[in-house]
Amino acid sequence: MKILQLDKNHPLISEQLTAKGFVVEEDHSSTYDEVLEKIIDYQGIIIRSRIPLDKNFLTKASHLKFIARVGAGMENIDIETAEKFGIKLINSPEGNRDSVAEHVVGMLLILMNRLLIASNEVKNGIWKREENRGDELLGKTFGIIGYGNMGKATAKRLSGFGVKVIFHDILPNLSDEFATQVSLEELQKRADILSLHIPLTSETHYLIDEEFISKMEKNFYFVNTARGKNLKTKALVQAIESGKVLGACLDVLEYEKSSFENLETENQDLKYLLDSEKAIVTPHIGGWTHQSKEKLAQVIVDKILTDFKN
Ligand SMILES: O=C(O)[C@H](O)COP(=O)(O)O
Repeated sequence: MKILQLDKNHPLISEQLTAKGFVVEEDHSSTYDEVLEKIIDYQGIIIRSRIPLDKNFLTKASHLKFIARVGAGMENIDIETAEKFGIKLINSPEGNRDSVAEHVVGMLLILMNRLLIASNEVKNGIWKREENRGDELLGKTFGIIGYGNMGKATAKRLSGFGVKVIFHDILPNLSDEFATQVSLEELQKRADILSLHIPLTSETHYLIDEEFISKMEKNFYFVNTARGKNLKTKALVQAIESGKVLGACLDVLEYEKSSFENLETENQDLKYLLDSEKAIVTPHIGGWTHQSKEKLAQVIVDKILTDFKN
């Protein structure tokens, strides 16, 4: 079986698959059209998110046996069309869930204890203590939306902080020793911290908007390590300005791929967040540790080998 790998991943993918008799070819630079021209030669694709596998692409690649997404998010794949053609879809959230969970805890501790601000002040010769009093996680209610791999890994880490973890998920009966499942209304009533762990779909696009935020009963901290478009950025900016959102930890942005040039004139909301002391922003590195690179690769190889023999 010939497999085309479209993004650079850990070398163990091609090493292990080659050892099992697969032919793995690397192509990390061809454009969408160039890949389409040669896709007929391959039976499988391994991808991160460089090229969108949309309806047009999949219609011309309907012979594929599988698409393996090294990572969690599948919004770059037209799932309905792939399923219609019987193309097996594989992803690997088990590989970067630990990294995402640690990122959530890390960002929250930094934000709530003003660690970055205080550190930068000290480095600039400023010694302020009263202004840099922190806010403890202990005793807070942490509300998760989406209790899959990332949500669960985050709940597990937080249970050691004396935090009450509740979550909402569209699937029923998911409560475990780390967290209790509640309705969305109850989560909006009780949460001191809101963290997103959902995929980006037409249902979750702009899930967090003005209306959602208005239903949150308490002032709250907001964490997004899911997808930028799960949040309407303008609504977050308004909520930070009004004091409803106490602070935001953002590893993903609605405008991620857009240029940071002309920020002043073209993207006031993003500029506001980048300038605000109440927002911590990282460049989509939640699932991006040295360890997760290897784990993502191993998970994907194991899943491919479970379903496909050469
Ligand atoms: O979905 C994921 O696993 C992460 O968000 C990483 O996505 P990326 O492969 O597009 O960097």
